[in-house]
Amino acid sequence: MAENNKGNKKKKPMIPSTPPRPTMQLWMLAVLILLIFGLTYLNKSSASVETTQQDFEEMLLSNDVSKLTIVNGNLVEVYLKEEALQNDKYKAELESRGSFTVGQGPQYHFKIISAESFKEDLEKLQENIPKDQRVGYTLDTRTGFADFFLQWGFLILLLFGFWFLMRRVTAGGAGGQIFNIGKSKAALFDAENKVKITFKDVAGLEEAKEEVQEIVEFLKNPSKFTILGGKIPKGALLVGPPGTGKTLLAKAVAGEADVPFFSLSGSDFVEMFVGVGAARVRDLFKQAKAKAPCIIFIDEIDAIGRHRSRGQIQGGNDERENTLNSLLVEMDGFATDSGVIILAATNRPDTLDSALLRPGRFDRQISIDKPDINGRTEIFNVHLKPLTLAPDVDAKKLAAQTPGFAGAEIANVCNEAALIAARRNKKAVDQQDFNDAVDRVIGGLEKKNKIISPEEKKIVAYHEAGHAIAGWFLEHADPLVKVSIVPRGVAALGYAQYLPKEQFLYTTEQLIDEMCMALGGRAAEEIVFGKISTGALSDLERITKMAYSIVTMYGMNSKIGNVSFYDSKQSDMTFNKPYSEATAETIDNEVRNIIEAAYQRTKDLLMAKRHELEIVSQELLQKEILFQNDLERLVGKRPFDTLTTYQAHTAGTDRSETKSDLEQKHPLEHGLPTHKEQENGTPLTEEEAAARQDNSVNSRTA
Ligand SMILES: Nc1ncnc2c1ncn2[C@@H]1O[C@H](COP(=O)(O)OP(=O)(O)OP(=O)(O)O)[C@@H](O)[C@H]1O
Ligand SMILES: [Zn+2]
Repeated sequence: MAENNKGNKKKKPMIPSTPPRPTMQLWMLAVLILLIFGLTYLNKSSASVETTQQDFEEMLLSNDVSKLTIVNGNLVEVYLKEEALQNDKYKAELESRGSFTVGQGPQYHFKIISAESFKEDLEKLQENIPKDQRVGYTLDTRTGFADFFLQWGFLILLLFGFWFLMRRVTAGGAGGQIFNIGKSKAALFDAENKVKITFKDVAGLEEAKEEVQEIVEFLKNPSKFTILGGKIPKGALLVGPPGTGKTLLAKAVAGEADVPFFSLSGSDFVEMFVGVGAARVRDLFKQAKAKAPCIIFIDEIDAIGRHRSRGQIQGGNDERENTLNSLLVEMDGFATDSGVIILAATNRPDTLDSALLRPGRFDRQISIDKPDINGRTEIFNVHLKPLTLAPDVDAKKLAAQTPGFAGAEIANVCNEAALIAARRNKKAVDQQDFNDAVDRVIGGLEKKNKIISPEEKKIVAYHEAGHAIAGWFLEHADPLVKVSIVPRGVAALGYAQYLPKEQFLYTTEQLIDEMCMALGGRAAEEIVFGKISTGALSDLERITKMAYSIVTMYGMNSKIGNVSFYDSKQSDMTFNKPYSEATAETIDNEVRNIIEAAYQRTKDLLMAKRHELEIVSQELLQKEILFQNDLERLVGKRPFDTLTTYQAHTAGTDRSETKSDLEQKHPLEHGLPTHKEQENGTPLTEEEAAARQDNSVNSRTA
């Protein structure tokens, strides 16, 4: 689906400054003109009639010749006197040959072997004529077409070769034009080609719509905002998995505000030639400023926005970095009141260079998630509208049939169903057509390993409910925000989101409670299904780190004592251990003991709350997302609740233990800014915090 989309996006109309590939015709024309010139030149030199040296001598002796030109030392051109031209002897011959009637040009020419010998002959012939009456000659060097070609042809061929090469290299681009290589490839929707999409066409995504509403207001009336000194963001980042409507929402903003919309993909900037990306960025902003107020939409900004390499030996991709730098410069360079708003989309915000996310650039992140069952119903309603439907088709039912589908996939289902119905010669699209369409789309997704089976969904539901219940009944665990089994991204099948307390010191009890909460998923799986799955990978990774920190960093273990092996100057503790083999063994044992004890405690708790676990899991299977108040309704108020307004963090279920999963963090982990650790009141730099987070118990994401 996402792929289909991209295909469509390429077909957008091009900006007028990049006309559709006239280069080929231009070159053909140039060659033709060259040929014509060459031929006329050839023609001109042979416009006179060829004669012999004997005939010439006769002409000379009859006193009919007025002057001579020796061309390139091998050809003599003969000019006759006016009165001689009236002579029938010449007139008839010249006219029959279609040569000049009278006048300027030479009438005859003949070849000679060398200019020197001809000059001698000429002198001899005119020996008896007085010097002032003799026929003179001028010397001339001329290039004929053949010479011309020999001299220049090679160069022309070379040019052609180069041109073809360039076409190859830039093929796939906007016709691969040499001259437009530095021009932006943005598709433009303006006056003649307006964006007609409005918020009506974007189903669900209410929060996101609310967030962009401000941008719409601003674009509609920029001065209203700037007069009051209000600060309008220059850019917003739309973050979410493919096909969830990021492009659609950006277009809707343009449609609502009725402003021009420049659309392009991050990869459009990148070309193998140095400086091209930067030139394209500048060109894009120049065009945008001319059309302000307007929106620039950059899809897949990660293509240019990845972290710049920091003094690495290889230096990374310089061209991409140049492009990114010029984007940063352009974004800094225009004032907020210039009326250009940049929206960008990505599904990997974690890979973006932090410079892009600084204030004054993409300082807003709008997260666009896969829809839950209600969202899917709304999206179905949008895409069912243009179809002729049989009465048995129901958007709600369809939404229930399509867990994990993004908007693009739903659009695809509706389209497929219509095609299937047409093939079956039906008057209306009915439920059976939709069933088959859903199967077909799932088939496509299954190939991409993107769809979960009902059994898996059940496991995920119990796993997440386990996290939720454990957290609910553990005193020191963070309060729950929501728990979801709507898959996010590639790796996470579900997640639970919590409000972490704003605190910098943790007691052992708190750490143990957090570990139990993280183990709630696996414990629930074991209790309910009698077996465990690989879905707890990131949970286990997290608690293992926590347990090691308890023992080796915070001196919280009685066997090891008040010792910390943590070295603030060394982020990787696995090498050069400052302890003996015996201590290493004790550490390993203690870590295992801590985890086992926590696991047993969690299992006991969930066993005691088996009924609550069941209710929450069932509700989760039906509704896919449950919020704090849903849990209150289902299992009663949380015994030790304190109201907190801190930022959320998450615990999730992993799909399986594949390599990519191991490498991939939980989606929310990069979606949300992470809680930073603070020591002695000195704030950590971003890098420090990131490095610390890996080893710290205070890591706030699960
Ligand atoms: N919320 C929605 N409401 C209605 N239609 C939607 C919604 N989300 C997606 N769609 C449908 O899916 C299509 C593709 O969505 P869009 O291109 O905006 O996704 P995207 O998030 O930009 O994906 P990508 O990351 O692949 O670019 C839309 O043209 C629309 O038909
Ligand atoms: Zn989990």
